[in-house]
This record gives sequence, C-alpha cells and structure tokens, in this order.
Amino acid sequence: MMRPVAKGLISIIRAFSNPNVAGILRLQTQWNSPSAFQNIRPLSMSLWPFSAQPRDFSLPNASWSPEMRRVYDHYIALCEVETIGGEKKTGPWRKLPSYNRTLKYAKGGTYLSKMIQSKARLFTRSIKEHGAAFEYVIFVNKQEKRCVCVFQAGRLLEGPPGHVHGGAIATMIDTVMGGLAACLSGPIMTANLNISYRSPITLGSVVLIHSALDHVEGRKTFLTCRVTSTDETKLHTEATALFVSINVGHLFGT
Ligand SMILES: CCCCCCCCCCCCCCCC(=O)SCCNC(=O)CCNC(=O)[C@H](O)C(C)(C)COP(=O)(O)OP(=O)(O)OC[C@H]1O[C@@H](n2cnc3c(N)ncnc32)[C@H](O)[C@@H]1OP(=O)(O)O
Repeated sequence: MMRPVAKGLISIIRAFSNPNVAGILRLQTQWNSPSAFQNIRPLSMSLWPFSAQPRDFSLPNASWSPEMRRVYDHYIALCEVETIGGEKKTGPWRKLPSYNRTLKYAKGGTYLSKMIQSKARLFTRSIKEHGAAFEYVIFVNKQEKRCVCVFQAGRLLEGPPGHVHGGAIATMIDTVMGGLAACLSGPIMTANLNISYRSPITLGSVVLIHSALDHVEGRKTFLTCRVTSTDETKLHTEATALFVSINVGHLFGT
C-alpha cells in the first residue's frame, strides 16, 4: 500500500502538470486583489494533499505545568453552565481557538512574495516545540467585555537571567488586548500601546493577563490590561492600548 506522504508527493507532481495550475500562475499579476485569492483558494486547497484542518494551539499539552492546567480547567468550567433542570448551556466565558495563521493571503505582488507569504506564521505560534516559548489560552467574557489569558512563559523567552523578556511580555499583552478588541470591534490594528513593568516574571511560571474594555470612540477602541500572578495578589505589568478599526482592505493596500 502506498504511504500517505508518497501519495501526497505524487499529487503535488500531478498538480504541477495540471493545466489549471498554469492558470493559477497567470493570476499572480492580480494577486494584489483579495478577490482574486478568493477565486483561486478552493482550487489550490484541493491540490494540497495534507489535512487542511487547522490545529488549535491553545489546547492542553504535556508541557503545561499543573498550575497552567488548574487555571485552564477553572475557566473551561465557566464556559458551560448547568441549568436547574440539569441541562448544560453555554456559560459567560468562551475559549478562543488559536491557530498559527491569521489571514491565508496577504499583500504582495510577485509569485516569490506569495511563496514567502505561504510560509508566514503568527509570531506567538511559530515555535513548534511544546512549552518552549508562548504557551497560552485566551478566555473571553463578551457580556462583561473582558478577557483572561493564562500564559506560561517558556525557556526561549528569557530576558534578564531567569526572567521573561520585556518584549515577550509586550507581545503577549498586544496579542491578548488585540484579541479582545477584535472580538468586540471586528478588524482592528494596534495604534498605541503603553506598558509599565512593575515586577519581573519568572521564566517557566504561569501568569494571568487580564484585559478589559475601557471605552469606544468611533473607530477607536481603548482597553486596559494587567498581568498578575495566578492568585492575583502580585502585579507584574500594567498597560493601556488604543486599537483602530480598519477595513480589511487596509492590509491589502486597497
Ligand atoms: C485584521 C486583523 C484582525 C485581528 C485578528 C485576530 C486574530 C489574531 C490574533 C492575534 C492578535 C494580534 C493583535 C496584534 C495587533 C498588531 O500588533 S497590529 C501591528 C501593529 N500595528 C500597526 O502596524 C499599525 C500601523 N498603523 C496603521 O496602520 C494606522 O496608523 C492605523 C492604526 C490603522 C490608523 O490609521 P487610519 O486608519 O488611517 O486612522 P487615522 O485616521 O490615522 O486615525 C483614526 C483615529 O485614531 C487616532 N490615532 C491613530 N493613531 C494613533 C496613535 N498612535 N495614538 C493615538 N491616536 C491615534 C487618530 O488621531 C484618529 O482619531 P480621531 O481623529 O478619529 O479622533
């Protein structure tokens, strides 16, 4: 029996001898237009021999410490509530799935840049080794317009000896606040981010990143953020941010 990888390689070779692929390559001149991508996406996806099912990176894995798992279980329990009749229904919290791609296709005018784009990965999910860098899961409470992220900082995020790099903390704050702003206001980009580092975070430890809506003014969504120990007694970092709503065409230069 033929192994799946061999089958996959044969499908790729067949795909490149397929006249439809020449059509795809001709479309490269139109690749600045998102609608052109929408047209070719189903074809190119059908040529891909491996699973198109995206992996949710925010599910428990073996690198999670007991503390990470304990806090995760706490919030997962809040995602579903039991009615008086014993029926289960959606609770106030929702776990956000987390994939390693944002938009499948982004701006770029040449075939080469499309090849680079196809390898683009979300920064916080670009390291495959479990537990080495950013292990996190975000829970959103849309009614209360706030979220909590459970974050375990891996060994590759070292800044000061034994502690987490300030840029890695800023990355997580931007990710969490940006995720909440996107849930509340749709497509956004970070316009301004102010951070105060109050106490260092030990490498390998688990912290909570709380973010909440402050107010909305037209296209501007203002949020606050606090990074604390899991028992919330210790404050590590505070931040405020402004996210501006964008038309997705902003990312395509249209
Ligand atoms: C599509 C994606 C969806 C999300 C999917 C989620 C899934 C994945 C999860 C990962 C989540 C990662 C989340 C990371 C999010 C980034 O990290 S985004 C990357 C970093 N940010 C950037 O590169 C943004 C660069 N800046 C820009 O592109 C543009 O300046 C902006 C921010 C879009 C604003 O430009 P604009 O649309 O032309 O707006 P503009 O008219 O200049 O300003 C609008 C208003 O904002 C004010 N404003 C603008 N900039 C500033 C500023 N810096 N300070 C103060 N006020 C400002 C203006 O004064 C104006 O105010 P009003 O006059 O209306 O009162």
